[in-house]
Amino acid sequence: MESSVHLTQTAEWEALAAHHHELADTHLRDLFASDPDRGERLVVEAGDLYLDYSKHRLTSETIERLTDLGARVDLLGRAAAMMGGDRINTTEDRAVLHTALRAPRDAVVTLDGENVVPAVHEVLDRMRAFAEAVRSGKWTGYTGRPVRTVVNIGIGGSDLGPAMATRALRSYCHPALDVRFVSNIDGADLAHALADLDPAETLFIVASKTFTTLETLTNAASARDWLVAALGDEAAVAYHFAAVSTATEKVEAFGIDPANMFEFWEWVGGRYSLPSAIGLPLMIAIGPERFDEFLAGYRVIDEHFASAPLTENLPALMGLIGVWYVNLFDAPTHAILPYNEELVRFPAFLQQLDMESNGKRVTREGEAVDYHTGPVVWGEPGTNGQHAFFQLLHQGTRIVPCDFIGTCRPTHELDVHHDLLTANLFAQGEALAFGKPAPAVSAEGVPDELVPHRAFPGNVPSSTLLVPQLTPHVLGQLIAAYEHKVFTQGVVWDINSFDQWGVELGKALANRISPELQRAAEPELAHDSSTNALIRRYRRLRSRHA
Ligand SMILES: O=P(O)(O)OC[C@H]1O[C@H](O)[C@H](O)[C@@H](O)[C@@H]1O
Repeated sequence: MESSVHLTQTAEWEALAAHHHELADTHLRDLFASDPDRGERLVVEAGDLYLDYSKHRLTSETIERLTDLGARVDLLGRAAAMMGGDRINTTEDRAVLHTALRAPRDAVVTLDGENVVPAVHEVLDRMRAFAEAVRSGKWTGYTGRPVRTVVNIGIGGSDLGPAMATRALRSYCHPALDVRFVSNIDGADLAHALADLDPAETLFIVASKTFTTLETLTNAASARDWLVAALGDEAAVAYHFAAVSTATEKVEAFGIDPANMFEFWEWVGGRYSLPSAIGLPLMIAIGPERFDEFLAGYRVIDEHFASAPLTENLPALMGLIGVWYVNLFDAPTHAILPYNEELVRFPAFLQQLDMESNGKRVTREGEAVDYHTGPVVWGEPGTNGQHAFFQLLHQGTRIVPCDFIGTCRPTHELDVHHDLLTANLFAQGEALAFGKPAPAVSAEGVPDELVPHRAFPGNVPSSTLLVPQLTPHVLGQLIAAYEHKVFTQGVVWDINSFDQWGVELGKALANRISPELQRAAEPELAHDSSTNALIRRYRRLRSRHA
């Protein structure tokens, strides 16, 4: 789309808005009644992913309108530009090549005249050797003992991906290796993680793209102090610290042996960095072969997204259907509901992926948008969410589109549990869509005055993503599907999904306030009265002896 053309002024947008006007009040009950086979037709498959989008408030015509819009903004052309190394992150003048991280060894992805794939595989090979050495016990610490615990120190994209995936794949993890994640600058995080550890058997991975992040450097420095104090020698650091970063000099300056540094590149966004060296703790946990399967899973969906027509393109449809709700139904949030306890961190991972990418208010050209962009993403695994916030989904006043994620085979032996879990997943999608109208409630003998309280309006839209089993290969596919969904929405909204300037202001202000908290003197009255009063109160009460 030419930048001078405003999204909401395109003919495709107007057609979509007119179509919404006609369809907005139609109930899913009626959509199913008039189109009984839609549950078999409004589905799309890609690799192992099966997406049922029939429980959305749409028809085949909606899909046509949405994919027309996708064509108008040249979605697949823009995907090709991203995967081909164009500098689509214009505000940082960077290419966006996370898809090259899972490209096969013989692929060619050119950036500034150079093929980046050999460097990707060189790092992967080094990671494999390192992971094998740690897993087999060949890698020994300063006192000659093998590693029993790996502690990843990182935050944001350098934490959420590996932490989510290591948790998701815990049934594939090395039984004798504990892999932990420390992210928060709150000392409680590090202190608790180290409390039961023996420094002689602990390996730290300091993960930071920039190697400037306050939280990570503070945690890494405290971890180093802890180690050196226990082992009595600075030289021990080289045996117990590895780093993952794009900033070689800063890693060396910290004292980590460059031989234990695993590189990635500025063209990998933090929230897209899990398949890079940022995945090292995951590779150590599940082993290099499983990690290869994980990368191969991403690749299946990358290839699908790049080539499938929009009407059969699973991530594109996820993104376009999301646009339908954000912009036409004014839905402010989007719920991620995995019916799989192993995916407990998946909503948090998707929060960064989606909200840091698409929480933007100006177009690529810097003009204010006159439409909503990224929704608030939130969620919890089922069935726990059912007993907490589903009340609002069923009977609240807001429309919350939901993604149900289900697995057909469990990664444990308790099959009975799994059938009950899945029954709940299917039941929730059904209940949300169809509800229970007042006459049906009355017919059950419910007293009249209780009928409004006990009726379910239904018409709450949901996707069901059903996969065979939560394997490394399937997890890679799931993540790639969401990455490309987020990309799709960013293209439609004409925003830069790959910068994150919105996180900078708070960091700068924290740097200013931090020395003020330690000074005994009154805070300079440089802040507003609220911040000044909070600083004063904190300083008065922070003393342990107060
Ligand atoms: O990997 P790092 O450079 O330490 O960055 C860690 C995180 O912090 C930043 O503030 C960004 O908002 C995130 O996108 C990033 O993932």
